[in-house]
Amino acid sequence: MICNIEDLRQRARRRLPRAVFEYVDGGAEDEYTLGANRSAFERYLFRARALVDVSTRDQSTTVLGEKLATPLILGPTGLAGLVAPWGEVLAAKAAANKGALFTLSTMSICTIEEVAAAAPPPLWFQLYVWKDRGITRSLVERARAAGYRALCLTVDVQDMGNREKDRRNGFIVPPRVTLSNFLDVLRHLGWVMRMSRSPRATFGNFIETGALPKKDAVSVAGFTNRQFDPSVSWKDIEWLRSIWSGPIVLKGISCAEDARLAVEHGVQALIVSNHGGRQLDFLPGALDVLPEVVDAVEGRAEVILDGGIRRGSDVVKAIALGARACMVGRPFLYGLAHDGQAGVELSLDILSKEIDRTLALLGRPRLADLDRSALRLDMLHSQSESRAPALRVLEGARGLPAGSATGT
Ligand SMILES: Cc1cc2nc3c(=O)[nH]c(=O)nc-3n(C[C@H](O)[C@H](O)[C@H](O)COP(=O)(O)O)c2cc1C
Ligand SMILES: CCCCC(=O)C(=O)O
Repeated sequence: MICNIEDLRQRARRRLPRAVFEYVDGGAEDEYTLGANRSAFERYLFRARALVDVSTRDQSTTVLGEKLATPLILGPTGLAGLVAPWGEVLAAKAAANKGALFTLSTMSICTIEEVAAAAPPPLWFQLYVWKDRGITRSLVERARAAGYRALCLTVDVQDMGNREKDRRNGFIVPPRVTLSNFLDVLRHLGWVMRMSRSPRATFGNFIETGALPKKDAVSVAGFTNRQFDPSVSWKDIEWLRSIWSGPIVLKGISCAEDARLAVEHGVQALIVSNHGGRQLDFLPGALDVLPEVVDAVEGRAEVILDGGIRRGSDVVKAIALGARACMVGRPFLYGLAHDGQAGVELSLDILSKEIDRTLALLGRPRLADLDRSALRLDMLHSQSESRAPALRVLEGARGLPAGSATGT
């Protein structure tokens, strides 16, 4: 039975070849930050009010003026089209059906145009700046022509994170059958059959540019480190402004100084994020950085929380701490692996139902009713005592180390 996002994760684990699952599920180095993204939510407890009329609940909101039925944004995820054929198109359609927002990664399998043709607006386009600024400019122009509403510049991939699982698995694009993954591929013939319906198994946006290697498969880190520009700095925001007239969103802010600089550079929204624990390990959990950023921004830009959302109550906590909405990555990819578009819709339904129930039980029927008084800030749990009892029991029963029940 699928009750929650962790159930979807277990389905994804079974359905995907090991290398694809670990690419999605894993993090950088010791995966401290991956775990901290989860444990940060366990540190915050609620402060509920009783006898409030909660018969009408409303979790709708706006993000950069776009009306959303639920405060959820599907984050940009490179290679989502390896999780299911046409993965990005399916996820974008699911988001539209559920009144959430979809962000297309520069590094997607489906192209900017394919996604825009299949899914109604609003869509955001996530940009990685390539050393070849001609390619970068053409991505931005294509996104504008296709009607994407905002440009989401990711600022935390100066060098690809050290994901040791990908290295051990020999994860390459396009994927290949080798001696070492042969048995695993055999066990996942369903995925192989499904992927035969995929339009391609490489980065769709670069087919015409000549940037993709002609014959060889590439490791994600090898390819991106050759192409992404590590010299990108604040002055490039001005350059982006000159080629993009819509809103600019910065993804990957993790301290007050950068939040202030972002506002000074006229950025309309910023995303507090550590890239889902896939980049710099030993950054704190995203939620733990949120109050500092919200306070620094002082309402001059919208703040979005990204990383570790696995429950609707997580979303409610982030909004109580000042986030406008939350971005999710792995939760919808697990759904995509489980059952394509229907699986993504299921992941969104699970989260929005949990948000709705949490709002009722908290005695705060609308998102606008949430503020820091919805949380027990006087009872912040320390990291060591933060494991929820149910998770400790689960781990104990399975003889697993602490953290494993949440994949941390
Ligand atoms: C498989 C995968 C691919 C990702 N690719 C990108 C990407 O291309 N661009 C980007 O800005 N972030 C990327 N991210 C990070 C997500 O946008 C998001 O920050 C992260 O998944 C949030 O954490 P969560 O998975 O716990 O929700 C990726 C994440 C995953 C899991
Ligand atoms: C596939 C290119 C890199 C995507 C990315 O940013 C990530 O895997 O986190």
